[in-house]
Amino acid sequence: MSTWGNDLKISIFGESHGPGIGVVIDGLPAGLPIDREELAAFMARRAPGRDKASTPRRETDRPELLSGVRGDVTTGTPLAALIRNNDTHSSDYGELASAARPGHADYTGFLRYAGWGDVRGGGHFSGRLTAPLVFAGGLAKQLLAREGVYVGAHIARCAGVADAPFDPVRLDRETLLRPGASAFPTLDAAAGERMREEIEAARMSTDSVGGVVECGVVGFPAGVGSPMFDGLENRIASIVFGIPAVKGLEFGDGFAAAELRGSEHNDPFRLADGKVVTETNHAGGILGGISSGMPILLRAAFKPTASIAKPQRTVDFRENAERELVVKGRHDPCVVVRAVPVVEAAVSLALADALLGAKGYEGLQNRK
Ligand SMILES: Cc1cc2nc3c(=O)[nH]c(=O)nc-3n(C[C@H](O)[C@H](O)[C@H](O)COP(=O)(O)O)c2cc1C
Ligand SMILES: C=C(O[C@@H]1CC(C(=O)O)=C[C@@H](OP(=O)(O)O)[C@H]1O)C(=O)O
Repeated sequence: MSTWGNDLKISIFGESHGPGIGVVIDGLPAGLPIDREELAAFMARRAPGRDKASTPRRETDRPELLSGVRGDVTTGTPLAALIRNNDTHSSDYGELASAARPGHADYTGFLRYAGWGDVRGGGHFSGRLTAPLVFAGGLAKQLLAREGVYVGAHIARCAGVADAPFDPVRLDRETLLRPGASAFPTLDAAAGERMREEIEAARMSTDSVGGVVECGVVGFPAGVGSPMFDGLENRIASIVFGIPAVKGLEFGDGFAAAELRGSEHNDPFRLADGKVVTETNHAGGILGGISSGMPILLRAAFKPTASIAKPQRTVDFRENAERELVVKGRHDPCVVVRAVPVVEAAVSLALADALLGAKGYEGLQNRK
């Protein structure tokens, strides 16, 4: 389903080639000032058509706020935002009506919606639906910043090139937010340049590449979350896996933790100015589904873009016949560049949701 959240709920609607897409957000506190300029700048980081490493489809991605705000302040009642689609080339998808693009959701979407779905541009499965997600996440980001919580991300890996990682213990707000201020969000500009070259090489050979987005959070209070099925990891995972093309997610050391001994992986506790901290942060700031007060760190793996212009074998699922397919449309040779603010948005929503529902010691103390 396209509805998510406990204390902060979002419901995303629309199709990539329909009249518009949007989101209804319920549970925002009343009286939250909205910085529209900051929100527009955040949405521009994701918008298509701004860079050679992304799809040339050009959309303004300007949200029309239909409810839930008076001036620039939230009313606390449901906030609805509509983003119109302007630059659709639906003829690109004419012959795709029943020839499944390998790697995309055409075939499974056909089965799920009994052939009634709008397949143009991927319909409701399109990466375009991350525009309203980023709008909602931008509001969550502003809510978190008022509580001293900051969320930032960068491209950790792309096409075999690695960026410098976030420091899991000494991560500060400036380092966290720096990649987001550049058109190609890496910590190491030289690594970013090499990634760009690899993306361009893939594009020139009618192919695509994937990569990994690392996301960090500083200032999140200790003691927020729950055990078992409603932990911070669960909540973050449920929304991050809602981002199209995400195939993997790890927290802290993640899969690498499996190769370590307990003595290497445990994070020793100590006191710093009377506050409980850990010397290392292999846990990625979460223990038992509950925040430890250390930076929260996670990495999301994105697959290479499915829609490539090479001839591919497929099946026409209405005709039940094998055929060859050359995919048209204006596609991202690598979705990871535009997915960086999307991951920040998803994580911000998960943490705002958890903070609004916080019941525990520090979590409750920190609530205004
Ligand atoms: C920001 C963003 C942009 C995307 N752009 C494209 C694209 O141009 N072409 C494409 O085939 N897939 C693109 N995708 C991925 C598809 O939407 C996704 O692979 C598809 O819906 C199937 O879903 P799944 O990969 O999660 O199984 C994009 C994803 C994101 C997050
Ligand atoms: C429009 C956006 O991205 C689109 C995501 C997408 C897909 O299959 O996910 C396919 C492309 O759609 P089209 O073929 O209509 O150009 C991208 O342009 C956007 O992110 O705003």
